[in-house]
Amino acid sequence: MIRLSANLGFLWADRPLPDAIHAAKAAGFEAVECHWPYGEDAAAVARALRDTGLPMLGLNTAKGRPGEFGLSALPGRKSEARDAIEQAFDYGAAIGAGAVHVMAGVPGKAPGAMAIFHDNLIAACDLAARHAMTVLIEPLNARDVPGYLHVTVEAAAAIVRAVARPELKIMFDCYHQQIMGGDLLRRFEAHLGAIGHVQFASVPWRREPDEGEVAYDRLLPLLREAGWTGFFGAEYKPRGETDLGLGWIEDFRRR
Ligand SMILES: O=C(O)C(=O)[C@@H](O)CO
Ligand SMILES: [Mg+2]
Repeated sequence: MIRLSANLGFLWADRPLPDAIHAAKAAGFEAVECHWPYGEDAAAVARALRDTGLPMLGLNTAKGRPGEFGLSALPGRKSEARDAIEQAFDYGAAIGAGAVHVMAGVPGKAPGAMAIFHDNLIAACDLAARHAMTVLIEPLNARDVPGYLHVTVEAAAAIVRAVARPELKIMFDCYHQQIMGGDLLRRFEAHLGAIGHVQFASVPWRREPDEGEVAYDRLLPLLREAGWTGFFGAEYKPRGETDLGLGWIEDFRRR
């Protein structure tokens, strides 16, 4: 059985987060995840999670200034990066989230960016160990986010190996990795042990998974057969009202 998580950064994004959590429950999702919930009252979010029984899988560290996509690999921004990491763990712990996605940012060719990211990831892993949470890093495709520190699952895996902490895992977003070379099943299998979460959306439009060049109704069962036992995060930008585009769920559940 495919277990689905609703990414509330995109789905029902026009509603306050507690309302979006209830909408996800009503639509049949079994978990939720979010992007940047910091403007929302954590107690209200925690209450909605309790009332629905849905786990909150994760949240992102702050993006920084417009266009930055994170702070943790940027030279000269250490205190902001550490504040963002602490903010994410504080908020995540308050709502019982499972993971923090530490966003690297777009250092381009800045010297030392990888070493800076490494140090910030160690700090994040220390917090994760204290809160029994996971740290995720997510390779983002180079077309949408030019200059992002790591754009392929192979590059993210090299970072995971170098940091060598059990708290650190990869967010394998099929949308980004299809754009960065495809061959999704084989690349997923090669890195399964280092993967901490999976997301999906149509390619190239990043909309509902019932369109585009990837047959997710077949791919997700194959990822499960390959050994993935976790949730699949629906992280797409709905074509219109979120509720009107959910027909794909029934088809996927039959698989
Ligand atoms: O863009 C994605 O993909 C994400 O998962 C975001 O959380 C980070 O940009
Ligand atoms: Mg993603």
